[in-house]
Amino acid sequence: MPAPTSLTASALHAGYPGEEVLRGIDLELRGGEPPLGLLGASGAGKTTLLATLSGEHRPTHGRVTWDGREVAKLRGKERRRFRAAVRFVSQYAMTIADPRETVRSRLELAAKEARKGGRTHAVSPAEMLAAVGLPEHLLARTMRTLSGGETQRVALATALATRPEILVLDEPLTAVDPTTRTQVAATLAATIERLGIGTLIASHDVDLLRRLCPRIAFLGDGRLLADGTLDEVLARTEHAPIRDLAEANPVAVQRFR
Ligand SMILES: Nc1ncnc2c1ncn2[C@@H]1O[C@H](COP(=O)(O)OP(=O)(O)OP(=O)(O)O)[C@@H](O)[C@H]1O
Repeated sequence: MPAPTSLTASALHAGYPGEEVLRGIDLELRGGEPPLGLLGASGAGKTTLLATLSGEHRPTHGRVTWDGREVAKLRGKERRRFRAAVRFVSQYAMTIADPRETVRSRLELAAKEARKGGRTHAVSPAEMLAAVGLPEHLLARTMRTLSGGETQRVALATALATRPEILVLDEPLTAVDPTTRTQVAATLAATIERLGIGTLIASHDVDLLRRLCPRIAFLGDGRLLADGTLDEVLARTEHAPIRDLAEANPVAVQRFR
């Protein structure tokens, strides 16, 4: 069996004109490993990091590599392979979906594109809906008829349908109510583990990250300030951004102590 794919950030800097957001990030995601959670205050740069890892935003210094190849330099067929293998589900993923399209055609199109990118083991649409806790009959519905939480879960199912090697999720279940979120987190975790997908999940939801991610990295001041279990990370109160988060979430933090 080939070694699991890795996606690596090395001394990564990225930002926007006049604003350096990431200032030296080292991180590795590998297929077959448990999901890594990413915590950080609003504006800390979580989305910027996820977009840069996924090749959607260019680093200013340092690099992102996919199995040793620099992502910013991938072209043509290699770039298509990368885009099929490393899937980014943004907070706004489905705002670009055609509202008249059915859920089935959305999932089938994703799987077809993935096959063009060399992913031959796409998963059936019904199976992927089940993985995000949605019933099969939703396949016949058009995107415009879905609730916010259903839309968000279809975005996740669309990424899973391509059976990626690496999944990069930005606030994946914010539009889903807390009870459903807990159930979906469990099925999602099982699917990610079964398919061996290396996953990075950025969220403000401490509870969700605790459920999904045995390891958490904390982004603050442009760097990864701490990494470990949730408890280990939240104990690093010498870092002001971690102290602020722990103080702002006393119930969530306490529940898991
Ligand atoms: N396209 C852009 N142009 C200029 N600045 C941007 C752009 N996108 C993000 N920023 C800025 O970069 C910083 C980091 O933003 P980012 O969205 O990565 O943070 P975040 O941790 O994901 O925040 P949140 O948790 O609120 O989603 C913020 O100060 C933001 O205003």
